[in-house]
Amino acid sequence: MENTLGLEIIEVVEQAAIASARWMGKGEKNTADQVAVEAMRERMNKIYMRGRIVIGEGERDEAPMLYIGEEVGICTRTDAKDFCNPDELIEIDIAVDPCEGTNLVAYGQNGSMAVLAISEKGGLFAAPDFYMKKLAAPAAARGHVDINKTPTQNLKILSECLDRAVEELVVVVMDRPRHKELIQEIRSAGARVRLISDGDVSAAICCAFAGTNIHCLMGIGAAPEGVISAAALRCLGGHFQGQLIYDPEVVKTGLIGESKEGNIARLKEMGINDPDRSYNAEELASGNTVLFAACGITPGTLMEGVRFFHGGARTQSLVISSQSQTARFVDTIHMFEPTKTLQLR
Ligand SMILES: O=C(COP(=O)(O)O)[C@@H](O)[C@H](O)[C@H](O)[C@H](O)COP(=O)(O)O
Ligand SMILES: [Mn+2]
Ligand SMILES: [Mn+2]
Repeated sequence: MENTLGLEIIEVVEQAAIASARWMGKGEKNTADQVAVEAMRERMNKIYMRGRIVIGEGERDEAPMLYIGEEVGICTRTDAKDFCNPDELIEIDIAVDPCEGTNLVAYGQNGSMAVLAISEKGGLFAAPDFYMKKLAAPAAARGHVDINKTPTQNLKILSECLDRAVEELVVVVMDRPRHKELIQEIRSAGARVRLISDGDVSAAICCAFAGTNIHCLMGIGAAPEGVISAAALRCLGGHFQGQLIYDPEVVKTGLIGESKEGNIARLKEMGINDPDRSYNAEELASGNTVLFAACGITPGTLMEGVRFFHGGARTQSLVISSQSQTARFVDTIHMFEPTKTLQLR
């Protein structure tokens, strides 16, 4: 999968990031999102694959493009037999967030990216459009920290695993009213909190890399983003756990169905009978092969953002593979037209 799709998926996230970056700082989050979706879809449909979106821009009725269940790739076309032998290709499941951090792009803030994860059919948890309580931490803490323990307990475990004082730990938390007590507890335990307005996928992945000065992600964000984060953390050997949050009273912001009871019923219909179950990275991204790709839209801790120059642009992406056990940072110059100069850095 990596050999045939590795370079293709880099181009998919690069194209989405470039399209969205043109709307950076324009205050129009929907446009920044829409153009990323269109670019991602267009590039995906040039790949010789049989792809299916399992995490996308919502249900077909609400989202005209990259909706859950949408088939992508040349080999899903009705005339596919003219181009390839679809029977020879394995079916691929794809989780996408073409513009992760639409507000960040619209307001010219750091940390947005175009992102996707792929696996063979059934290899990614088809998370409902719910919220998710998340815990991400470095590989050294994998299986030691636990989402069912208190933040205080987890910080103590993390400090032992990383051989550093709790005071030397930095925990990323989304700046939301629902996290008031969580933030208080982390601070009381002695750790430091980095509040982010958006973009918890990037924060989760940062936990796996020493040098980011981010050691843990705690709190509630969106469930689809949780699966994408889990795919990356699984490939990196880091710790990730997620627990679906279905109670609007807990979430406090955002849309999450009408009622707790209604949401539990919806989960049952989807075959999720234990709504309180916590999932680890290997359960959320369970496929034999998992590939993850992200490209910075605005600058971030992991990647540079898109930089335009006369006739071109430069992008930085991160591709992570469970197959080759690699995390590749890919730096690309895109030449849209004959350029006067090519910028080395
Ligand atoms: O910040 C985020 C926004 O994602 P997007 O809509 O693709 O730009 C995500 O990283 C968060 O995980 C999540 O979507 C957010 O926590 C849910 O929104 P909110 O109700 O404001 O907390
Ligand atoms: Mn997102
Ligand atoms: Mn998005």
